[in-house]
Amino acid sequence: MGARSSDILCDDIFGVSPIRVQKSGNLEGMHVRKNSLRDNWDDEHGYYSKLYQSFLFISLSTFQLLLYNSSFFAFYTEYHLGEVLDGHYRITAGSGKGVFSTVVQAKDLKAGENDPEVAIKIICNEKERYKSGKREVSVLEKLSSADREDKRHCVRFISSFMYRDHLCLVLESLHMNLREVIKKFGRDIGLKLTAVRTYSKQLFIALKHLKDCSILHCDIKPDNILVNGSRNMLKLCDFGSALPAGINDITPILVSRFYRAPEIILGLPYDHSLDMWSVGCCLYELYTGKILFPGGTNNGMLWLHMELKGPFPKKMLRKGAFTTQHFDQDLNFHATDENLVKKAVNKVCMNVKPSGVGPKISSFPGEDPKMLSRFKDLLEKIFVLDPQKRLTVSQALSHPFITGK
Ligand SMILES: Nc1ncnc2c1ncn2[C@@H]1O[C@H](COP(=O)(O)OP(=O)(O)OP(=O)(O)O)[C@@H](O)[C@H]1O
Repeated sequence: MGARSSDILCDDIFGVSPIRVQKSGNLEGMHVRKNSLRDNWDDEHGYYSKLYQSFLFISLSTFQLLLYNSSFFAFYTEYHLGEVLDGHYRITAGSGKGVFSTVVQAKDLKAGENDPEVAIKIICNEKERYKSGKREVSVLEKLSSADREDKRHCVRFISSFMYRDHLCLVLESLHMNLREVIKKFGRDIGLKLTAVRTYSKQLFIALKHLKDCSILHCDIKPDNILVNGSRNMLKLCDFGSALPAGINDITPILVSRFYRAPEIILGLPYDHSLDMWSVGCCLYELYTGKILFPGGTNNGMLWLHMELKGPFPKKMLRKGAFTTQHFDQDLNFHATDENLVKKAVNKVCMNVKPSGVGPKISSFPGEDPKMLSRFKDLLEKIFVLDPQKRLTVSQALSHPFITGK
C-alpha cells in the first residue's frame, strides 16, 4: 500500500560494502559521535542531560513509590510489561526514550483482524510537556488527514488518551530510528549510496507534505526518522517542536544544535528551508557515518558553517537579531566558543576559505561515480548559507541524484 510498497528494494543495498569497513577501520567517527551527541543533548539552553534525567527518574520513582505505595507512573514514566493502558493497549516492549517522553510498543486489544501493533508515546507529566504534547497531536492529525493513502512518509497518528495524568499518543509502530540504523548497519562509517538515495527521496516527499500542510518540523535529525522492519521505508516522527509556517518567533535554540540552520543561530526569519538544512545534515551523516557540524555552541556551529561554505553574505548578517553575539561591528566573526579559542582561531576571520562538501565525501570502490557526484552537488545546493537561495523541496525532488536523469 502506498509508501509501504512503493520502494521494494533488496535488503543488500542497505548494507555497507566490506571494502568501506576496511578503509575506515579505525572507527574514528564513532568516538567523535559519542562525545558530540552527548554534548548535543546537554544543550547550553536547557535540555536535560541523560545522566540528570536518569537521576531525576530514579529519585522521583522512589519518591512516588513511597508516596503512593504501588504507583509507578511518576514524572518520568516507568511502565510494566503486560500493563493495559486505557483498557485498550497492552504494553509488549519498550521502544525508545526521548528527553520528555517514553515510547512503548503495545498490542491493540480491540484491533480485531487489523494490525494490532502500535507505538505509544507517553509524555512526561508536566504542564508545559502536556501543552506541547497537545500541539503535537494537532500537527499529527493535520498531517495524517491530508495523507489518507499513507504515501507521504510522516508517522501515522491513531489516537490519544490520558492515563494517570500522562498524555499518551497512539502511533503506528515502526522498527528503529536512523541513528540506530547507521550504528547497526553502517558500522559508523555510513550506508551505501543507493540506500542514501532511497532515503533522500522519501525525506523530500515528507518535506513536500510538510510544506503543503504549512508545517515546519523544526527538529529533523536521525533520531526522529524511523524505518520499517525491512529498512526500505522511512517516516518522520516527533512533531513535538513543529510550528505553523509563518509564526517566526525568533529563538536561537530551535532545532537540535548539530542540525540547526544558520538563519536560526543568527536570528533571521525562517521558513521551510530550515528543515531542508537539517535533512542535508542527515543525508551527509547517512553516507559518511559522521556528523557534519558537531559544534559545541552556536558560535562553534557558525564557524563550522563558514569553514564549509565561506563567509556569510553581509546582507544576511545585517538582518540577524543575534548577529552581534557572533560578529563585531565590522561584521568580522568573533570566536567565543571555548574550543575555537583554545585552537587559537583568529577572532577576525572573514577570509576563511570554504572547503565545500565535496572533499569531505570519499568515493568508495563499487559506488557509481556519476551518482556520487550528483549526491555531492545535491548537498552543495542544500548547504547554501542564505536560506532564500537554498535548494527548495521541488528542486530537490527533481534533482538528478533523485530522478537518476
Ligand atoms: N512510532 C514509533 N515506532 C517505534 N519507535 C518509536 C516511534 N516513535 C518514537 N519511537 C522511538 O522513541 C524515540 C523517542 O521518540 P520521540 O522523538 O517522538 O520522543 P521525544 O520525547 O519527542 O524525543 P526528544 O524530545 O528527545 O527528541 C525515537 O527516537 C524512536 O526510537
